[in-house]
Amino acid sequence: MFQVLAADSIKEQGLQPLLEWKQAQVYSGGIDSGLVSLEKVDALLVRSATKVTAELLDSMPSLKIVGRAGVGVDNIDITAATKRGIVVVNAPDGNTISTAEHTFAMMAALMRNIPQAHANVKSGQWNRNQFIGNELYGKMLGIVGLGRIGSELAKRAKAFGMSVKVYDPFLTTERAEVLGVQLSTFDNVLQEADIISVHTPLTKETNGLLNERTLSKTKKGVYLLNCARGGIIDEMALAHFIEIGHVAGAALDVFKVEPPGDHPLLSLDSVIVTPHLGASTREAQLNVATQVATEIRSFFENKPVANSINLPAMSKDIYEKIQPFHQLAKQMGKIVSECHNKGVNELTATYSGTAAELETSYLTKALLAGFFENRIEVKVNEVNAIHIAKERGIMVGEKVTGNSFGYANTVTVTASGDGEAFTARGTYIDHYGPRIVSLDGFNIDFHPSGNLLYIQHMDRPGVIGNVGRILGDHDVNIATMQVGRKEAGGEAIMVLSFDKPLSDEMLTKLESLQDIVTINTITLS
Ligand SMILES: NC(=O)C1=CN([C@@H]2O[C@H](COP(=O)(O)OP(=O)(O)OC[C@H]3O[C@@H](n4cnc5c(N)ncnc54)[C@H](O)[C@@H]3O)[C@@H](O)[C@H]2O)C=CC1
Ligand SMILES: O=C(O)C(=O)COP(=O)(O)O
Repeated sequence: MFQVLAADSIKEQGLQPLLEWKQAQVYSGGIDSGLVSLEKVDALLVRSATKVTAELLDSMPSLKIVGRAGVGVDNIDITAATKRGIVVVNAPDGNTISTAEHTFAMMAALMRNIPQAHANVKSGQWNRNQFIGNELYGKMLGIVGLGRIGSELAKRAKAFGMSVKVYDPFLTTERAEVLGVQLSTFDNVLQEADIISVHTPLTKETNGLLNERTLSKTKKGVYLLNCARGGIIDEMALAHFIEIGHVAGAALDVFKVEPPGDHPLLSLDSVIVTPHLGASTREAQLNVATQVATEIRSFFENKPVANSINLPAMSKDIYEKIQPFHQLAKQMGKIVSECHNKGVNELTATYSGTAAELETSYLTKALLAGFFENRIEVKVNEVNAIHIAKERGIMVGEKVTGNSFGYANTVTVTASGDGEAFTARGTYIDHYGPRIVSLDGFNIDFHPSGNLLYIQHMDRPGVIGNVGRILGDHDVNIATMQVGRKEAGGEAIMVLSFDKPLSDEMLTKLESLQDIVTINTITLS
């Protein structure tokens, strides 16, 4: 049973995909609620309030996935999650409309002094002359970051007769044309816009994007909006520019630290604020909760997740094509690790035929996960595989070849280190399944599953018989047996499979047989 902790008041109705699933136990409550031991939590759902730090992740050793019921993942330490092999998913479009509408409402309220006038009337006054506003019509809106929310805001602004200028270094001119906005430089937006609204994520580049220097380039009397993330507009610089009368006013839904406490911006009459309400509508909360709950269930059911931050996104179609190779690559990683039970500093995966047409980087990560499974304590998966390989000084290479060795596809893995190398090759045959077709240069053909024994021996009469006899004497049933050799009388290998693992005693007996060189056990699922 998977233990799911839904923190930050995530809308329960949206958690239906998990609540109705018999394999999940869902707890709705904060991290410190004590509803469930953090050590046991498999999936954590958060909004922006819970800070998913490296320390919190350390206290949750069973955690496999973090779901952000919203867009911004700046409250989650993605690097720390990735290192620990924890998948992070978000709900990128469930709150777009709500946030764009909120931004628009804030813009209209800012231009017409609605919050200030409201407070005035509620306090028993009627000062109509104090609240002369400005029309939106005919004004130029500068949008910084034209993603999902920025685009929806642009549409609404145009409907109100505003012109829109955009700065977004990642937006193509074609896309700007489709959206009917003018793509421009940052400086140009600063110089020409009457109102500037930021809609970027908070990153190294956007932190303090609007600061003393850049604000000084704006028009006198400009209005600023931040319904994205606190910090994109430097708060102290903004307060200063308002105090000197350069910036006419600002509407803020977000702050660098939330709640902001006793903040200088809060004492300024021309600053209107909301407590991070952009996504707080019934509709958005239902959307984002349903999206992440569905993703988490898919993840536990081994189905593709669509919106992972630290895994490649995959459609259902692609996932179905890649799945058999994913399993094969993982098994091959394990086989190579066990057969070549030595130090390795380079791993190369070579793909051919239909395997080469797939997202091979994903297969290589699966292969690494299999390779590391019995080598290190840390749980390795597709999320942290490359990181772990780097940390352990293993160079990972990936190649594609036109030579399929007569098969429709092949996955070849070579592990090398200390002057020695070991190569395994596998293939996936439609309607038949995975096969390992070569080990250490020996042609062989076996199905990679169950309890396997890899025996290197000399090709001498009686060796195979001796192995069979010892197993038979101990009532051990051999399920399958494959042999391979390069030349008569030289080195040879055997791969045997059993219904259950062999005891240590059995292995010692087999190892002591004449002409046996090495024996390795491999357990595959
Ligand atoms: N107030 C609230 O409740 C909410 C706030 N947000 C915030 O809004 C942000 C935007 O959300 P979406 O539009 O859904 O994201 P998005 O990813 O669709 O759009 C972000 C845009 O910013 C652009 N961008 C990135 N770096 C930039 C830079 N240095 N300069 C200019 N543009 C840059 C990107 O190219 C992209 O087009 C989120 O990251 C989140 O922090 C999102 C939802 C609710
Ligand atoms: O989705 C986002 O990025 C948001 O900022 C919404 O935050 P919230 O889920 O309302 O705490």
